[in-house]
Amino acid sequence: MDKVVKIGTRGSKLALWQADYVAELLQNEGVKTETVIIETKGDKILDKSLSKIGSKGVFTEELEEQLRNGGIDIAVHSAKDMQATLDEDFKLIAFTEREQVNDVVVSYNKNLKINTTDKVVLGTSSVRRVAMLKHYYPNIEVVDVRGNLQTRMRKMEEGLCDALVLAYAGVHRMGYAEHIVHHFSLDEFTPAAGQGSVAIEASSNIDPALERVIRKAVNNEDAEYRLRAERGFLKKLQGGCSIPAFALASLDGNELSITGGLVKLDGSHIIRHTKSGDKMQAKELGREIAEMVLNDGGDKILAEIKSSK
Ligand SMILES: NCc1[nH]cc(CCC(=O)O)c1CC(=O)O
Repeated sequence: MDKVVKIGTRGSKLALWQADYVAELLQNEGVKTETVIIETKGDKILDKSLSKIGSKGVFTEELEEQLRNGGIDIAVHSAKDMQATLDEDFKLIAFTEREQVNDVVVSYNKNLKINTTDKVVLGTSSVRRVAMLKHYYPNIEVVDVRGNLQTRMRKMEEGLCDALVLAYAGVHRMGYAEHIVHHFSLDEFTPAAGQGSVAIEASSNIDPALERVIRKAVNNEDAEYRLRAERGFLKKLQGGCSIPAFALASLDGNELSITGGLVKLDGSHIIRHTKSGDKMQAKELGREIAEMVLNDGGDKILAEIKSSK
């Protein structure tokens, strides 16, 4: 194919890593690429918490504008930053192979211990992580730390907190894995839907031949089934990264198992359900898990969050 595929990405180091990764996968299949860096609201507004800026499209709107007007052919995103419901003009056409999905604690203090007794100040800006910490580790104090990974590491170094809770994926990609002092277990700290995977967004009327080429080069089928399930869950909850929801699907042959839930902002209650079925029903399984969570008190948790904004 002679076409040069224009890849749109945010400008943070993690976003550029992801765009380079996708460019490499495409180049391995003989596709020429060009990277276009686009700044988003989420990158510009650093003094407000994400839940206050709004859940929809904080990191995606400007990229979609360029998809719409042809400035780029595809947009590369952290899958977990993608809102659950896309405008009908756009679709996700591929997901990369997934990195380890768990959350970790990173600190410059090698001796830092995460347990249910020691007083530690942890930095995060994720409502899911704050609520999870309150639930499982009431001894831990949480402070809000925003910004890209490099900024957060600097704030920690300046003493704002003892350690940070981050996705292993980003920590590993940015070369900070040596500072990991704790891995949260997936049974307790279920990650956010999509954590660890990179999603490719395109215009709904992308040339089908181009879509096939991109899928062949980039898409990981296992990741796709898992992500479809997790995003089905999130869509039913009508949530983005501003609600304390979590979901993780796994695959064993054709059997897909998904765990999803919600945790109350103050940590006082956590709802979690698991269901398995055929991977062809991924999205429906995600939706069913969401229904189970809503019926089990999740609806109240969400209503409470809405009324507190
Ligand atoms: N919301 C920010 C964000 N989006 C994706 C990642 C990490 C990489 C990933 O999970 O794919 C991070 C940082 C973090 O949560 O620690």
